[in-house]
Amino acid sequence: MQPGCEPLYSAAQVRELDRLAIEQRGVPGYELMTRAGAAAFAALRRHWPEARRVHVLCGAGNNAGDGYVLARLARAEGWYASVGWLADPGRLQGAARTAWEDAVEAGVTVAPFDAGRLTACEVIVDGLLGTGLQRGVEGDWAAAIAAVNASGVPVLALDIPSGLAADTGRVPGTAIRAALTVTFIGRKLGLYTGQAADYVGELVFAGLELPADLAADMPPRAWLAGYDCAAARLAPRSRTAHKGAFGHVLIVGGRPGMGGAARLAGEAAARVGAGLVSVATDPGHVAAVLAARPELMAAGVDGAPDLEPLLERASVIGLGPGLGQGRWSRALFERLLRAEQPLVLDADALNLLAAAPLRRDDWVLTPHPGEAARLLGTDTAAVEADRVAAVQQLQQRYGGVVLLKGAGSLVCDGAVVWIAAGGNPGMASGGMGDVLTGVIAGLRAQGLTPAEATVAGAVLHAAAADRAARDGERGLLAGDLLTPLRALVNPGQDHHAAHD
Ligand SMILES: NC(=O)C1=CN([C@@H]2O[C@H](COP(=O)(O)OP(=O)(O)OC[C@H]3O[C@@H](n4cnc5c(N)ncnc54)[C@H](O)[C@@H]3O)[C@@H](O)[C@H]2O)[C@@H](O)CC1
Ligand SMILES: [K+]
Repeated sequence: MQPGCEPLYSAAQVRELDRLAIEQRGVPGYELMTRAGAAAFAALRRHWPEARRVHVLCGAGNNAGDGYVLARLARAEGWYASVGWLADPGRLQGAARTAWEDAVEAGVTVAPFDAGRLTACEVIVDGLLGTGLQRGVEGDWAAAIAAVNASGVPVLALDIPSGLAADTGRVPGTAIRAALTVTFIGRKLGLYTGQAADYVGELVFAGLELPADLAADMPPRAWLAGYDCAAARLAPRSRTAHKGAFGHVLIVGGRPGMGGAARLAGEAAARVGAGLVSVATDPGHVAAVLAARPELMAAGVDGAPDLEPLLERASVIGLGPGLGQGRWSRALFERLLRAEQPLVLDADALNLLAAAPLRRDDWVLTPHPGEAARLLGTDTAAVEADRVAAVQQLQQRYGGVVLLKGAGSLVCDGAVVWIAAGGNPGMASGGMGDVLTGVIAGLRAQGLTPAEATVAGAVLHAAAADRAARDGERGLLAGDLLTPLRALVNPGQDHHAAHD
């Protein structure tokens, strides 16, 4: 178990959990489906307390079964409940067939899909496709989904928005854009990464009262790391602590004109609690770095030999912010690859690494999808098509801990994959990666392992961005994260932190 983390499963694993519940624990399939429909209906009422008219779209599998149950329960409460189907319910089998028969008997109107009916209800329920998605949605189904998305009526998705791939978060064709998704039995990995954030809306998990040990022998595909997971690594400090106990981060980067990147990384390392922070950068930036942040030490370096005195004092190196790829950059990069200290590599350090691949076990690599593609010798689309596979391949090839950035940032240490919760599109702006490098290096300097520092760093970075975005996502600056970061790395002393 990973403290403070939630397990995430593949579609095949959740199918196996269904099977175990039915065959080993004796919960009949129709009972599970009834619990799923009931949990979704309860979530619907909480989310839309005024609603009394619901239209349920049903497909050909058990996801449709959940939909027929929900329609029946709504009808039993005196709601107007109708079903529009894309697959003839006469062909349904097993529990889903029973669910349809019971819905009809209860007085639910069941008819072929008609886009004209969509706007006659207050909430649309999506029971078209669940974990059984086999290919990109097209044809009549794609047209129906487009009509739903264009209707302006809010959608509750059963288990997963139809068309979203449960293992990757990819949308191979088209998909439902839900306001609320209620997912059953196990959290599907694809709800948290890839394109999921554009489709899932608010996410509610319904365990369907299955025993907690059902998944005991099933290692999850990944772990969702939230703020509690980071906070668990941030123990209160000893009252007698001194700055020597919290490490000395050396940030190396900032070719001419890019000094801000190195400064942001340095400042972030200091803000998360590193004892000392030095910045090695182009000599032209030293005065500006010192003037902006007098707590930082700054050294102008003309070449690799100038790094030697700095390396004698550093305990962790963050390499890459604003580094560039020219002669100066390459000389520093090549010297630091041989450094004894643990490394955090970002930006151009990763591009230089892609040109001359190498493995180290104690480093952290933090590529965005473009850098990841260069490191793997592929293209960005291939990385994004299966982000979990990509982060695992990167780790296998380069060693250490790899963080693949993007909505639903992924971390892999070779054994385990984590997804960092939180974050927002305001983070798509210059300097955000530099801050992340500094955060991870600052946490490493305080004794967190590479995996701990990277998972906690990604979570804290996203949480800080979410706080800063309360004033608006557009126009969010990387420097805006620094103040919230300080609050977030002091969990016991910041009573708001745990509730964000
Ligand atoms: N007893 C159980 O197994 C339970 C299952 N549950 C529900 O069952 C779902 C999984 O059910 P199924 O495995 O039947 O799968 P689905 O309900 O996702 O649908 C599978 C059907 O859709 C068709 N299909 C796949 N891709 C398509 C596409 N692109 N366009 C058109 N048709 C397509 C398949 O041929 C198949 O007929 C879960 O997501 C969940 O909602 C829940 O009711 C909980 C209990
Ligand atoms: K669905």
